[in-house]
Amino acid sequence: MSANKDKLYIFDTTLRDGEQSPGASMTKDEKMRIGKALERMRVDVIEAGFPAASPGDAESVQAVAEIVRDSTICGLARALDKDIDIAAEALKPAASKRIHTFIATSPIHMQTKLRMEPDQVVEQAVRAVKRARGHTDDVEFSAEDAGRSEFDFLCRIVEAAIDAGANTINIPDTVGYNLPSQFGDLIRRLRENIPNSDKAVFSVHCHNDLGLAVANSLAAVLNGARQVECTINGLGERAGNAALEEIAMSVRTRQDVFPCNVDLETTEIINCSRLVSTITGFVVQPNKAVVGANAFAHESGIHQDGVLKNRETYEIMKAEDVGWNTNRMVLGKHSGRNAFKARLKEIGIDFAREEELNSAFSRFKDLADKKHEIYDEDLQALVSEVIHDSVKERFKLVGMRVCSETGETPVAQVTLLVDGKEQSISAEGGGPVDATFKAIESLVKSGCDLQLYSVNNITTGTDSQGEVTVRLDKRGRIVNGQGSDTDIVIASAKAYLNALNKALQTGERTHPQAASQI
Ligand SMILES: CC(=O)SCCNC(=O)CCNC(=O)[C@H](O)C(C)(C)COP(=O)(O)OP(=O)(O)OC[C@H]1O[C@@H](n2cnc3c(N)ncnc32)[C@H](O)[C@@H]1OP(=O)(O)O
Ligand SMILES: CC(C)C(=O)C(=O)O
Ligand SMILES: [Mg+2]
Repeated sequence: MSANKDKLYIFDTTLRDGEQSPGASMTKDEKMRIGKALERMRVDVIEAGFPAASPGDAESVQAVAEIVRDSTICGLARALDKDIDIAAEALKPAASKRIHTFIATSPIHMQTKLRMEPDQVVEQAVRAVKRARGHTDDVEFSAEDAGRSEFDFLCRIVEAAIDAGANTINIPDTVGYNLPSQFGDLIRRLRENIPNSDKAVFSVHCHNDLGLAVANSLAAVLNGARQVECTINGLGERAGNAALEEIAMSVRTRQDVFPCNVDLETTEIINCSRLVSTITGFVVQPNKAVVGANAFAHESGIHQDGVLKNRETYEIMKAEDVGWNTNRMVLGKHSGRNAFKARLKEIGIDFAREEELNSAFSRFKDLADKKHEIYDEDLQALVSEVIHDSVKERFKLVGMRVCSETGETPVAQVTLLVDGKEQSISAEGGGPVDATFKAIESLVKSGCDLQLYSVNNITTGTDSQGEVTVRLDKRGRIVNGQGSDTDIVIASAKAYLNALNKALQTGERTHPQAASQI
């Protein structure tokens, strides 16, 4: 971090607020694994739980406090002596511990939830902070629902909490109600109006009910907040909290704007994200910033061409900086020739002749119309086809129609170009592939014996290509043919014809009867 920049403290609450997300509760072991991952990322503070919530939660906080040595471990507590004492007990093994106590300050929360007068709320906050200071020097006070609290009352309670010994003041937008300019202003005005504001670090804790958690947090940072409370993948109560990875990478990437920086090992972000997603079962959406599978993937030809020439044309961060192996060029129907050629080169395929590349590229586009993503294995199959095509093709598939119905004998109608002339025929068979081969054979009359037929999925998924291998024996001469297609019956026909084209190469003659028919 540059010497003239402030430090922005990262307070991760995945194990506490994140766990409050319905369906995301974690076992002690899981919390310990996430705690260690956060420590590896060098998160400043890990809020490990709410020890008074249950004996199990207290045990988890204690376990995390025992094994994490390099981050401060924090426990949440209501502004109640018993919650604070339970939190202090759970935090005992921590190398560095913080008690985080809170009470709501908005009119609606005070009147209808706490059923307390504002004076009583201030008194209870002060008592709680003092109680917490009896256990540790590191005390955080949160004014719950600060985003909907009256400004003057907020100033009053924060000033009192700082006087009582709180060294971090957290301003939560508990219900995600604020807008960025408004929330940034709130932080600036609090810091300007509270006489002892310089005695505490101002923190923010934003929820994502309107999708503004990160924007509000960053606006607060631009207005003097120096701690952000956030969670991995934005996990948290209702629509979640501000996503740690988005906060960290925004600040890192826009150092031209932020007067502070995070001190994180950002290359651990992906590991943490995957771990939290696996443990909670909350899948990360592919288009999620920073950690989504598509965050560093390019499919469209113009973007791929730009990135190949200069990565920064379409990337503002490096995939490697957040823990991806690399950025990703996805070959699909929007890809262009440059990306196609570059990928082939990477997998060791370099066409000597421009026509071969053109032929492979047009096959690639045809395939991409049928299949979402083209993998390296698809490219290999496609290239084999181009190479097979350089074998003189006497027999070429023009079209086919196969009818396969329960209780009926399958029928295949095949149209071939045989030595340049179009021929069609139908045949029945034991199955659609058998019917297809019989139809082809009754046109070509090769006299070959089918020795082997095998189908492989080139990639996974029901839209993946099937690659078929056919082995034919032409009077002792063995030839193999391959064909691939998203339709395995078509792939089978292609493979059979490819083998026939090899078996009946120049010098070879078709059966005299067949020749007369052709
Ligand atoms: C915005 C946030 O994320 S806040 C944190 C939310 N996290 C949790 O709630 C953790 C899980 N919670 C629990 O396990 C339980 O709610 C407990 C153990 C904390 C409390 O359980 P109970 O004692 O059964 O109380 P219950 O949950 O029904 O009601 C909460 C009580 O705490 C009071 N309370 C709420 N916040 C505070 C606070 N910050 N300080 C003091 N009292 C508070 C409420 O007014 C209510 O009091 P009442 O019983 O006199 O009406
Ligand atoms: C306990 C506080 C910090 C909280 O989670 C909130 O207000 O959202
Ligand atoms: Mg919260």
